[in-house]
Amino acid sequence: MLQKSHHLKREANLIGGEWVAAGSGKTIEVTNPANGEVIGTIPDAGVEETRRAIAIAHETFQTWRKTTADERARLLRKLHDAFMDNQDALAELMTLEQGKPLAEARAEIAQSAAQILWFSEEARRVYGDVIPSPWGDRRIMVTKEPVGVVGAITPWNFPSSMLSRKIGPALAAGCTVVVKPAVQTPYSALAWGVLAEEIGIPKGVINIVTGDAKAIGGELTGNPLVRKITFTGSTPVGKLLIKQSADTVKKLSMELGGNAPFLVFDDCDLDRAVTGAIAAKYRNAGQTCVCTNRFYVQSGIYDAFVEKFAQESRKLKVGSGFDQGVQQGPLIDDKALAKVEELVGDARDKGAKIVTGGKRHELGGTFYEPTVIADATQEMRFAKEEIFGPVAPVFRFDKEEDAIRLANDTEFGLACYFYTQDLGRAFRVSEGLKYGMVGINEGIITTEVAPFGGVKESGMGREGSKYGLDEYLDVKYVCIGGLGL
Ligand SMILES: NC(=O)c1ccc[n+]([C@@H]2O[C@H](COP(=O)([O-])OP(=O)(O)OC[C@H]3O[C@@H](n4cnc5c(N)ncnc54)[C@H](O)[C@@H]3O)[C@@H](O)[C@H]2O)c1
Ligand SMILES: O=C[C@H](O)CS(=O)(=O)O
Repeated sequence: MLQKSHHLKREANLIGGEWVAAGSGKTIEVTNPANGEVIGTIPDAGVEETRRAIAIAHETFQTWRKTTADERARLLRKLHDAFMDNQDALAELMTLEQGKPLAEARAEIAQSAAQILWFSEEARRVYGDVIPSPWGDRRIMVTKEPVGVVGAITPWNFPSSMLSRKIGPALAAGCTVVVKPAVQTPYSALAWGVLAEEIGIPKGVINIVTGDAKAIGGELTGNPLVRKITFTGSTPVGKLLIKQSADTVKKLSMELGGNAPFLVFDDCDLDRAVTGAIAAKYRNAGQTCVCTNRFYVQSGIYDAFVEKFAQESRKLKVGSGFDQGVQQGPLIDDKALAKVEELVGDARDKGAKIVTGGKRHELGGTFYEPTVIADATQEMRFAKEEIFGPVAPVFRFDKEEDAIRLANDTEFGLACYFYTQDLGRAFRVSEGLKYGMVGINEGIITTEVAPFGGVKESGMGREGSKYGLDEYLDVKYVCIGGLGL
């Protein structure tokens, strides 16, 4: 099964540089979503292992924080190189546990490496200030210092790149980390520990604990030695972690749920809009936080868009992520499949027209046909609920202001997209949309150089870019007197 990645696969937790089992000896099975086969086990760890990891991370922080920015930058650069040297092996491990096509897994490893490279550079640019003092006998300085031990909790849909946006800035800032990956996709995260060891990142800087999410999360959010929680996942869990972190007033970064609108105006380049729609809808089988959840198409181009979008959707090759040319893999599990079927059934019951797809794929398991649904209305559940699957509801609108109002009619505000060739409309609509990220005539906008994050109930803080590092730094004001000036 594993041709290239066996040396990267660890069925243990990494605590203080030691690969260990759960104290109870309990394990959790990990399965391949493409066929349900068990591909291995991981420790079913809990409070005790997490507490030990936090204590070691705190102890390690006392020395790691004193390394120079240059030393940390060089280690991150070596980690970047290790990721790229092992790109195929890491991608194989990811496709095995997550199901995405190998090409998408390779792209995710490249994006993970790009994040690490970015923060290897940002590490050396943590500038402070010297501020003109209002007192003649005193001087004023501002410095930035690492927050300390970071608790990082990540989702299954991008098991490596979501981690890179946390470990990259955390290590660049001089923090240490305790990671809890999703139990569905632990091996991509544990491979970080293997590579960190290989390139010489000191023991205790990166610690990885797998198992009981509530127990591990409860310790990470409740333990006063943890000074920051960075979470990527659903909004309900994010809200819970925010509440649990309140008692010890932790610094928080929350990358939460989305409900992305995709607006198509009459004046758009139709071919470009359909290409963008395919990319923004079906990546990772629609299981991304920035996937389009709602297509709003202006009346004048509605029929042409639906016809071409459905035609292109039918061409997508569905299958195992390891099969040559596959463009859409399985959904992560039966629960995800059931949710998609519920939302499609609800729409059908409320009068929607299934233009293509609308049912399980003939491959069986958790494979689902790429689906385009016309005549969607705001009364249908997927107008408000994150689909997280390869289903594209297409709503109709007439006026520009209606499109903006409908697009904003959600508690989420992560990513949005629209297609127009009118420059004035581009500015009016971009400024009218309440979202953290906007794609204009583009369906894929993620990059390490730009701030990734949302507003409203899609989260707080930003990852990547020059903004991402501040999330791991505390600002310190120093007033110096007694200088005899
Ligand atoms: N904003 C972003 O950048 C981004 C990126 C990827 C996914 N997401 C969102 O994540 C969701 C899908 O991912 P998911 O199903 O893994 O989300 P999830 O919230 O169920 O799980 C995310 C992580 O939280 C852990 N977790 C669950 N309950 C917990 C608890 N009580 N305490 C501590 N940890 C807990 C899980 O084990 C997992 O590691 C979607 O809503 C998607 O939009 C957002
Ligand atoms: O699922 C959310 C990811 O952040 C998607 S992306 O790869 O960053 O665009």
